[in-house]
Amino acid sequence: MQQQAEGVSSTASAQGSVALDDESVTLPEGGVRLVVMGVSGCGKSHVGQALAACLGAQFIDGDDYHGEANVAKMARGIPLNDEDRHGWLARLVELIDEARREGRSLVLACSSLKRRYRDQLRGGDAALGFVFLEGTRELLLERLEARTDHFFKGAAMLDDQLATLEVPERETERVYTLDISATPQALVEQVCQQLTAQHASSKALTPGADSRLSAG
Ligand SMILES: Nc1ncnc2c1ncn2[C@@H]1O[C@H](COP(=O)(O)OP(=O)(O)O)[C@@H](O)[C@H]1O
Ligand SMILES: O=C(O)[C@H](O)[C@@H](O)[C@H](O)[C@H](O)COP(=O)(O)O
Repeated sequence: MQQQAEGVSSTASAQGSVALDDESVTLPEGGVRLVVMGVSGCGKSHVGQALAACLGAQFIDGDDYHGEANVAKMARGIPLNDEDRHGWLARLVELIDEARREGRSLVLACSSLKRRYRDQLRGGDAALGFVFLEGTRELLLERLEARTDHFFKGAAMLDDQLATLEVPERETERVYTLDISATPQALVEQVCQQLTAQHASSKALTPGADSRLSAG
């Protein structure tokens, strides 16, 4: 199966093995479930889609599962609170759980700003991995301003998300931290290389095995 996404091309076989340039990515038998997380504008949708294509995984954009009230609130420039996010996250947990039970690989784009939100998502798969896209406020704002077709608006909302963000803990959370100044292709390649290395050493995304990946 030939796949092409957002400037990243890959070839996936029925076994879930994909060729990325010269290398191949082999996933564990039951697939992998990954959440691409971070504040608005960090590249969750763009990088997440490309990563899913590379892995031969399903891609879900968490934004598509907000109820009308949440979307309307954000469009008015009002940040969501814990209560607003709870029902939304509960629906995403169901989708993760479904993929885990069916042994499907899944890449989910979801801000996952607080530790408690990530813990809630792990209810769908205890082995859930996180790809944290980290960048400066300046670069985030630049990318948000260039994006016109989206309900999320304004520097104030970005600042609220930056203030809300609880950076994932290297010691206790399965997290890859990536610098968003790299190209989407480089970011996807870094995750694929790490997955392959982890799989090869049979330690797939174990807690405390965080890899801080350089922006290549
Ligand atoms: N690594 C990157 N390099 C350059 N542009 C990027 C990168 N990641 C995302 N973008 C662009 O930045 C904007 C925000 O990305 P998006 O995926 O919508 O972020 P999010 O889903 O986290 O809000 C989009 O226009 C996207 O094409
Ligand atoms: O938790 C939240 O407050 C929202 O879900 C938020 O995280 C998300 O960022 C918006 O839905 C905007 O969408 P983008 O993050 O895709 O810009």
